Amino acid sequence: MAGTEQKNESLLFTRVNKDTQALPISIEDWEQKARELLPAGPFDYIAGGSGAEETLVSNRAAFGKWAIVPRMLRDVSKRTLGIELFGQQLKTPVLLAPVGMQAIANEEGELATARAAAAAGVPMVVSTVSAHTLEQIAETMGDAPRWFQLYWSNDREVCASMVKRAEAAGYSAIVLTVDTIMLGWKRRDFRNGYSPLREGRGLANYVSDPVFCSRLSEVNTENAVEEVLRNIYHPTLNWDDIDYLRQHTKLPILVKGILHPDDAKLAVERGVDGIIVSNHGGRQLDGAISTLDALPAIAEVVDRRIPVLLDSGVRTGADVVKAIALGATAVLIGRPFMFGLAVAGEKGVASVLDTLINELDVSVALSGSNSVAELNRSILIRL
Ligand SMILES: Cc1cc2nc3c(=O)[nH]c(=O)nc-3n(C[C@H](O)[C@H](O)[C@H](O)COP(=O)(O)O)c2cc1C
Ligand SMILES: O=C(O)C(=O)c1ccccc1
Repeated sequence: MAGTEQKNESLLFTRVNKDTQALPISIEDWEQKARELLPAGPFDYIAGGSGAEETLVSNRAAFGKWAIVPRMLRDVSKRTLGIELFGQQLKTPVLLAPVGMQAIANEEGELATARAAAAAGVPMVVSTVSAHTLEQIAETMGDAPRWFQLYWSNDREVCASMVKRAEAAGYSAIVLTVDTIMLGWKRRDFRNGYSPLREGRGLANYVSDPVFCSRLSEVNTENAVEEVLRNIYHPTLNWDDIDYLRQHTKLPILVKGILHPDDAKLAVERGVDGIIVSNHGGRQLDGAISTLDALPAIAEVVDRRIPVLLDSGVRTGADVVKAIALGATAVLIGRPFMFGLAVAGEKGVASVLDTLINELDVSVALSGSNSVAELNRSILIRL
């Protein structure tokens, strides 16, 4: 999309003629289709939030509290959606959020997602609790951009080992998720009696790790699950752990799960390279602020010293425009691509991405901009 004349898919109705015809168009449609196809356990695990799901709902509602006030007569014929992030040129400001245990949506899991991401040039953030190893996923992606998401562990040497493996496999950033020191309170999962982690769906990176395996008396699923559960529960996590991580990698480190501007300030002071404003898609602390509401104050204290990314509730091109206009460098999507994966595997993820990116292109143009870098507060009004 770099600075070239754009075709306009909505004008040409190319979409109607493509073989995507039978596929859903809106994320709501993808979700509905996924609900029809998946058993209740996996569907609710993916779609659900924690507690009374107030944060899940407010993530979406927050986008409705801002309106775009578009500019006209600006010649938007030569557009680019490209951005630069940690020295890498990206085609669009969209990434795939780390989502664990993707085999609960589709047997191919992360491998199907990885192929779609690589084909679209969209970076995939690979979860610690993947159903395939980070090396297998990397191999699937060739030279395409990928980051590794780390769940801190009670066992620091396991973390260091996984980070080293990620570096060796060509991952170009480490995302440390800091809002999951214990798992959120998920009523739907209690009702369904469903825990993919307990089913052993997220073990691949652990059972392939020499340090992790050295901690087990015998490497089998039961022992591994117990040890992972022991590892993931780590309420001691604190800022000194960031220093430890810094000593073990030269890659850019992002912290995912920041909502308070004071934490954003601390992150910058600690030498963190990027922040992801996230409430885990409303899956961790219910009652937490929506991410779009949290963004402006965080963008203000960070003051462009490091990139600020955002996830949780991004569904449309206009949502991306709003997040970027309020100070985000890029956004990540979680459930949308998981619904795509559940409904149509690699093709589904590809279609969700294609739709979002094309809709973003139209939204940027109709807002009166030639690039995402031009988007700013002057085109937004708080309702
Ligand atoms: C099924 C599922 C599994 C997830 N697993 C992880 C994970 O392993 N690591 C992580 O940092 N975040 C995880 N997340 C959170 C996402 O990275 C992201 O923050 C969230 O999905 C964004 O909100 P959205 O789904 O509204 O786009 C998961 C989310 C879902 C829906
Ligand atoms: O489901 C999640 O949101 C998630 O992040 C997670 C965390 C630990 C284990 C499995 C999934």
